[in-house]
Amino acid sequence: MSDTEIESPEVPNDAADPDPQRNDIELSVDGLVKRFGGITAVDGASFEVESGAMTGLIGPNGAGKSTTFHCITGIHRPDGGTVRFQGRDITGIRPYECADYGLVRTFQIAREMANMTVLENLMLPAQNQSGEQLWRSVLPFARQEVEREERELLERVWEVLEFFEIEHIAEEKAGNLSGGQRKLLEMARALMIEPEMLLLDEPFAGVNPTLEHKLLDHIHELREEGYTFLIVEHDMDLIMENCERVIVMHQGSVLAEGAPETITSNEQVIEAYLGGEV
Ligand SMILES: Nc1ncnc2c1ncn2[C@@H]1O[C@H](COP(=O)(O)OP(=O)(O)OP(=O)(O)O)[C@@H](O)[C@H]1O
Repeated sequence: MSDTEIESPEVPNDAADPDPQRNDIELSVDGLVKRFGGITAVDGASFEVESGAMTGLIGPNGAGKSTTFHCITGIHRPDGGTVRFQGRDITGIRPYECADYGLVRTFQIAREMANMTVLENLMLPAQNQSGEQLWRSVLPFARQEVEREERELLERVWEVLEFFEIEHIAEEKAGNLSGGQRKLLEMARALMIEPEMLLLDEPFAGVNPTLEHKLLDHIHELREEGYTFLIVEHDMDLIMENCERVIVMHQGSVLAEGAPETITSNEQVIEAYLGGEV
């Protein structure tokens, strides 16, 4: 992880899990339910993501993968079940609170950000820094603090740019980037808040093979540094080759969970995929 220590976040539900076995579990989803009118998109999904591992979340179209992602990261409020991150109950968290916990998901570069440079896009996640407060820019002692924070922020931006080898496009407008470069920027933006776990929703969609390899190398490198990954991806081969564990969703719940080799030979999984739904 980066040199900067991540501060322990303030948490609304601070009941630390008393079960020591859970220390190895970064994320735990239990009986998750999400309905949209008459549609039950997630129907009692339960799974665990181990700390420091790369876990793939796969399943046929409409299986409930994205909705599960949205429930974990607060985009949707679940109708039932619990989500625990590092032993803390984070069910119903608001999207803007995720970063405080060290949990981050990648977002597509929004249209309004396409006109901003790569550098500006990377500065955004730290927008709520104290430099935003007027009094701090007026009082002399506070101004020094603001300057120090700005310097640290820029250092972090360049660290992230260098890590992803995208320094050369720092001044490029995000809207002019190729599909693969955008994906690199999305991940770089997520790293700006120095998370402990990254949730990636189809990180390789529309990425050419060369950049796909590059992205994968970066993900593996980060994983070796201790980051935890949960990846939703349609490319089953890619997940099977790169993830230690795979969770298969089908019709809103978890059909199978385990090492890639056990998943590929699981008859229920084969049936779900061959059922004409993919
Ligand atoms: N906002 C919504 N309103 C109504 N129905 C929704 C909404 N979001 C998802 N659904 C429905 O919930 C079900 C699960 O959708 P979801 O997008 O989570 O599946 P998915 O596994 O991510 O699918 P895909 O692989 O095609 O992206 C689908 O039937 C979908 O149509």
